[in-house]
Amino acid sequence: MAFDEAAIRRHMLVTPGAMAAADERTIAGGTERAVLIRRAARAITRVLRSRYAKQPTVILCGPGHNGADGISVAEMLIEAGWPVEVVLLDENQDLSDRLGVLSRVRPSGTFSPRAGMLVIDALFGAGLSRLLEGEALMLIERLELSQATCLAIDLPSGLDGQTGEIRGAAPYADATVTFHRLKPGHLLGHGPERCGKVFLADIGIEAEEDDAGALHNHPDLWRHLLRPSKRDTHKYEKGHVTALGGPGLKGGAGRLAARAAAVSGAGAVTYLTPLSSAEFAAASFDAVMVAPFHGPDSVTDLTYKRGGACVFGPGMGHGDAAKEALLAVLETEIPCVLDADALTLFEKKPGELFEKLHPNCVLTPHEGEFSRLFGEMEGSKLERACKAAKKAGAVVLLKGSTTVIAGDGLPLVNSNGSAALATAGAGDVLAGLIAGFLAQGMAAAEAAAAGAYIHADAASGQGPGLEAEALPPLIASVLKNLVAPTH
Ligand SMILES: NC(=O)C1=CN([C@@H]2O[C@H](COP(=O)(O)OP(=O)(O)OC[C@H]3O[C@@H](n4cnc5c(N)ncnc54)[C@H](OP(=O)(O)O)[C@@H]3O)[C@@H](O)[C@H]2O)[C@@H](O)CC1
Ligand SMILES: [K+]
Repeated sequence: MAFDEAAIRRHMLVTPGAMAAADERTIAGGTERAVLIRRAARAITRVLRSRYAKQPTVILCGPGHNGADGISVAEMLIEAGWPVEVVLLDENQDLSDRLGVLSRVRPSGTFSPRAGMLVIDALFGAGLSRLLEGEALMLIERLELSQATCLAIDLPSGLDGQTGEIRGAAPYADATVTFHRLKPGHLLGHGPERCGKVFLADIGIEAEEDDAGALHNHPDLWRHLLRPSKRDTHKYEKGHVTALGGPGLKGGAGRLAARAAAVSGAGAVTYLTPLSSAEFAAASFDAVMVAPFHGPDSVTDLTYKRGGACVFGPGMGHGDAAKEALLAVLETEIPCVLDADALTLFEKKPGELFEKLHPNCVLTPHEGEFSRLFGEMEGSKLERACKAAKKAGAVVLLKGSTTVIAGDGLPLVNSNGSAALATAGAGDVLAGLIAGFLAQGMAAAEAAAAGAYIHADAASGQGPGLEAEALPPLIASVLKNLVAPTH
């Protein structure tokens, strides 16, 4: 079982280069470019008129088709009686057949954005090819620093559509209207903070699977893998999770992971902990079973008997016994999640870990753990996660407000995270949840994708007071809705 094919087409992220190719393919297929530009302009105008009152509006138009969208929007707004002014980056642009727009052109030096003014940013979109400089930089810097309301066409100019990096400057748009599919840059790096609310418009571009540079993580992709079990199933048929916890005072993290595994839909969870902490652990769990950890055999005997999946790392500590147990379990190729201490254990000798990893492993580092394990890497978060997955031979889930999941197939970008998740223990819950999905038979990338989305969805709508302990019941109710028969 894998991601749903139809959902892949709907939720793919298309790089600017692939988008330009898709535009050309559509034009070669018989749709005139002018028609696409008019459809784009209509979509922008629709968003604009539903979102903003009639007000002084300046349209910044660049030399390419992004600028052509802007000019087309200017015509539509002028016809609707809006007080529109146009600033052209290429002042030699021929507007002799568009006299209405020509009469509104103002010199770029007069561009003085301020509160109460609407600015439509149509300087550059998919065709941004270098750092902004000169007049373009001057216009965008003025806009970036102003209180004007900005509506960006396709991308805020200066934001790299592939990486989400800023090439010189970029405005803080209130909203961005993009076409056909989101671009990675809307979700990565500075994208979320610069794009504002993103509207996606269908302008009649045909989707081809090869256009996908990545997937935007969404339940449509993996909801079918969460189907409830048959009625007469039993707990071990629903999957067993082995969670290795740490000694004494560090036990909380492992217990959070075990609890999350228990609400994932897995039938049973065993929490292994050194004998000295076992009684305390047993007193803090009801449904989760507790067993003593006394070295690699205590884990491998259990996984041999129960199968399922393991979660290593949260609160596990850096002891030799835990490390040996981890390496022994990796040998058996049972699906595993490695988080926290299970990653930092190998920061001095990552090769020792990479040698033992296999495609059923999910590594869940945050940025700090990532760079300690993989070293400093160049590139966007998406590119770095992909390189790391290749190096490790496993699925890498690189956490953050935007999370990236990379493995063998198309990488995924998860964008429903919120500040509420920046709290101690939230990562432990995620690791346990993913282990729970692995134990139920999901492949590593699918389990990581479902885990990242459901974990973030559980926290959405929660405020700064969210404690990680509160997440498991919230996860249970997200899951209940996702598997409800109405879907
Ligand atoms: N393709 C289509 O049919 C459709 C496209 N659509 C729309 O068009 C957009 C893509 O259009 P596009 O490919 O023309 O690219 P665009 O973003 O306008 O920029 C290219 C121009 O900018 C220039 N330039 C680049 N960087 C620069 C810099 N830093 N500083 C200064 N100049 C710079 C670059 O110059 P060059 O690199 O060639 O020297 C070139 O002149 C897309 O985002 C969507 O809005 C839709 O209407 C649907 C139909
Ligand atoms: K733009």
